Amino acid sequence: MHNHIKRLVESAEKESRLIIGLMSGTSLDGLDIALCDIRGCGTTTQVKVLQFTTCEYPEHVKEKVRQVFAKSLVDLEYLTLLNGWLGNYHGQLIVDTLAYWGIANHDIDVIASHGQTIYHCPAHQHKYSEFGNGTLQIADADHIAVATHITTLSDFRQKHIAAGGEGAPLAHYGDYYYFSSKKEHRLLLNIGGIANLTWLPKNCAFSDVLCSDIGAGNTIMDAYMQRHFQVMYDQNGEVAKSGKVNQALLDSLMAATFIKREMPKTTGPEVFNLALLSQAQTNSNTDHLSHNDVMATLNMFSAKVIAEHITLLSSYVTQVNEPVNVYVSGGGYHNTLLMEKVRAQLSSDYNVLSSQALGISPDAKEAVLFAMLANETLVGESTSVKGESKQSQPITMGKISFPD
Ligand SMILES: Nc1ncnc2c1ncn2[C@@H]1O[C@H](COP(=O)(O)OP(=O)(O)OP(=O)(O)O)[C@@H](O)[C@H]1O
Ligand SMILES: CC(=O)N[C@H]1[C@@H]2OC[C@@H](O2)[C@@H](O)[C@@H]1O[C@H](C)C(=O)O
Repeated sequence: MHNHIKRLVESAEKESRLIIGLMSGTSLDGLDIALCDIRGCGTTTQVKVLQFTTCEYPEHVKEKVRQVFAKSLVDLEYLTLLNGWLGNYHGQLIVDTLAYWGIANHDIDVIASHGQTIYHCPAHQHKYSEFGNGTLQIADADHIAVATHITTLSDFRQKHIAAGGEGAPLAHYGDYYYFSSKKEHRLLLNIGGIANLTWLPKNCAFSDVLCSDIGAGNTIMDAYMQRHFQVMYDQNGEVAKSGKVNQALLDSLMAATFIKREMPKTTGPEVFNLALLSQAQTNSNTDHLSHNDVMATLNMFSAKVIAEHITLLSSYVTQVNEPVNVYVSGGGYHNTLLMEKVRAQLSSDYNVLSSQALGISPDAKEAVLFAMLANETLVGESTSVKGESKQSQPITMGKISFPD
């Protein structure tokens, strides 16, 4: 048996494993690195987040990714080069971070790398009728494995598509394993560039879980702030607070086809972007608005989409006049205005809290989810991931890259 396989088997047989989860999301803010100690698998999973950091991308890295991000036409030579370059760059960030934490790379069992999504195109979002769902994450994992000398699992979304899913969201696996409860109805809301939610009714089976993207979280607000205010995002919603919501523009944004689409569904910045805003402004004759009023309206748009989708779940589920705890993660949790508006639009049945209340910080949650997916691939019973409505066969996700 090859030594790398032997080492993987040893990792799988241990009582607990050290797994580094990596996430670099649609906001292009940086690489999230979560060092997790994981025990068990499936619904017996126990996770301790030992360390977490976000390595912010310097401007030149953001710029490199922006060259190809969510663009249907790109320079293929550039993309080919960026794939390996970014993998090596992520690898170097991990090496530096482990050194800073004082942890040796041979103590880590595996890295779980999400990669950088650069294009996401579920069938409903592209024009090629001969093709189905597609998604592309770069930052090649062989480069990460070689740079860190740590076996790396990556590219989790392709198996989901190959087995009939849309490649996203994948949150329902980890959310179900780790966050489902016998005592309370839970709703996990992640507000990243794109917002998604996972419904975990009390005492649920995997087949009861509903997980779906719902539309823009921060992505249009961020793009607008970058273009008109030269900053990455609207800190605490301050710019939006100083503006006034324009109802005509809000109605026009709410008319976006994806918003009305039934859950589960998935999307990305390929749809929720400044072009969508510009079209909505033209449709509603609101091109003259001040930047602050546009931001106020975009903030309200995200809040309304979130609140409407949460409320819509009541019609999917029978017992929802019982209280539901909504646990929020993602950078949008820090946008105080957005959170105020979400709370204001929900009935008193919903109690809005941070995911920290369940032991995982809002910033770390997605990286931890990928660590849990890698753990499943190592030690899970494949049946633990079956039951998704559109996908009856059990699957294991992620490809394995060895360090040499
Ligand atoms: N203090 C803050 N005030 C307002 N917004 C904030 C604050 N901190 C973070 N954000 C928002 O959170 C975003 C980053 O969120 P996050 O890292 O969860 O997104 P992501 O993981 O890149 O996206 P996705 O989950 O869609 O892949 C920032 O771009 C910004 O819009
Ligand atoms: C294609 C892709 O990278 N999608 C991300 C993105 O960020 C949020 C939302 O859009 C979600 O669908 C997904 O990430 C989370 C981690 C998921 O798969 O559950």
